[in-house]
Amino acid sequence: MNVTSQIPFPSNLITTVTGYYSDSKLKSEGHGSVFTTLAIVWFSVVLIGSPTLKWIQQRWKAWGYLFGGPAMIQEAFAKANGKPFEVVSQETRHIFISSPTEIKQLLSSPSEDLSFYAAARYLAQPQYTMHNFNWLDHEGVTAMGKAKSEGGGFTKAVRVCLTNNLSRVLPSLGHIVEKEVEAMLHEHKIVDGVRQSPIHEMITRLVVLCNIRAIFGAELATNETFVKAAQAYIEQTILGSEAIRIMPHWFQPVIGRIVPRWMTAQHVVYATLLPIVQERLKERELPLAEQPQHADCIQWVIDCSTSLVQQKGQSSGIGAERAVHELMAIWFGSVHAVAAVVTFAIEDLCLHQEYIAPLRQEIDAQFEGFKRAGQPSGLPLLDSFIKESARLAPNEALSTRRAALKPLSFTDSSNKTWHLAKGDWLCTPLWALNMSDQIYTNPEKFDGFRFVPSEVLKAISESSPKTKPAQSKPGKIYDTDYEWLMFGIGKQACPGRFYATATFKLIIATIVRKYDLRMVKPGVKRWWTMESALVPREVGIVFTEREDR
Ligand code: HEM
Repeated sequence: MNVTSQIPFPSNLITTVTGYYSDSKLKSEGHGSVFTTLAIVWFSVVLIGSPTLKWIQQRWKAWGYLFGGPAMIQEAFAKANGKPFEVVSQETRHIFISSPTEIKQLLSSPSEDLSFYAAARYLAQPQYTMHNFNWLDHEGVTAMGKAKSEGGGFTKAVRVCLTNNLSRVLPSLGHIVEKEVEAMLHEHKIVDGVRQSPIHEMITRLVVLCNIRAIFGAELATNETFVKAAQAYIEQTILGSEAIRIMPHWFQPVIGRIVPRWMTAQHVVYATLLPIVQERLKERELPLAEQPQHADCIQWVIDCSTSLVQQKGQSSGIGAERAVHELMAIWFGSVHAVAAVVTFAIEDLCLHQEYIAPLRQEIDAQFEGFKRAGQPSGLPLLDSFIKESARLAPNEALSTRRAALKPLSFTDSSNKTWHLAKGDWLCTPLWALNMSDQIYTNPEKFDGFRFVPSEVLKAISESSPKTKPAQSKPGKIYDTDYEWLMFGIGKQACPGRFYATATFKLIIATIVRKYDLRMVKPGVKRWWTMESALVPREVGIVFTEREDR
């Protein structure tokens, strides 16, 4: 990593030298330095030959990943013809696999070999950004190699408890969205006589409020100081971890101590959650009948971790600090991907207005029932529309990141052996697979009802822009299989996918039911890329209350 920082050095030097000195003598000295620099570069190229040039090219490409990662992955996927392929970022070597044979090998590798948590830890830098959370590289073992008895119940808290609570919480989330959209629309600026709403900012605020209500409970959802800090904590973590990671490895601990000084939101979130968790832990000492009931992740993280510890025959439950850290990690992963999916889907609704009528028909008939039942599988037309939007514009170009904790060997589908070095990352090329003509008919075309079961499509044939689904196999947005990797696959697949799906639908249906939507500039670019992520650009949308309601 330290060598990459040398790449811009000669050109920086040239700029500094020629730009700084003004009198002719010094200028000629300046030129002397330029010539010396060029001579050194030339000499090293001649002396060491093409390996140096190749190395410079490779490092240049690696830095290109920072703003062009998705395009590099697409290009390499197209050349690889289904075989494993490599894309090097400024930080690590990614090996991409896409065939079921290879993905099965990833799924069957123990976490001591291929670690989801080590990759996630490197990405988020929680020791600096999440109030000194030093999480586990693989279940039961800390990064330092010490055995740990606490923690580990948070996936169950999200996958089982949060999902089971949907029927109770969705009606409240519906009220929050309705009220907040109305309030926000009044605040947005009027430009050329039209009120224009910054859609990503607006959706992010809605997702933050819904998620706080569902994850931390009703009280914190109305605590504006906490709401602001919770959102800022995610944004500061994303920027702070990026600022640390782009530094050379040896410099990361130094910058890791400096950058968090302005990341104050993590301390507000931690300090707010800690006394609540401590109180909940105290309540567990009361007789069962006297213990208050709470339906939020704060409680479920405590309950699920305690039952896990009891199953293992250990006496103590989760500590307050660890519980808060786990809640901060859940919270960190819960907002931005959801906001990106909803933002892109709303934009697609503006761009493909022919879907509005059938979607409204479904929403009018089924939305209230969907909220009461809390079934993420409900509203099948809307499900397909959102899935198609996320297929063409996923929030991430890759999925299933795993860091190799030691050198590993695998065999590809044609029985050839390939290797991972310690520190390499194994991933799947999510976006490239979404665009593959081996999987999708007309993959470039937006087809909002592509994934709808044919019987559902037949029933709405009068208002539908299509009567036959483009895919032979229908599918749900929260599916996990070898071709649809948005939420990962296997035992580490996203436990929040059922909650996330219900929230996408809740926000979009609430908006579409009440407002007509139009994009201010339909041709604008909708995202920029940062490493492997697609980050929504701010796009203006005009909301007009429906007259035909
Ligand atoms: C669009 C929304 C979302 C997307 C695309 C998404 C995607 C993912 C992916 C790809 C993984 C890793 C899977 C793997 O590597 O195999 C993951 C893990 C995870 N996600 Fe999500 N996620 C979303 C929303 C959420 C939400 C709303 C929550 C919480 C409420 C959540 C909580 C988690 C957690 C806790 C993990 C780690 C699982 C573990 O430790 O095994 N996610 N997610």
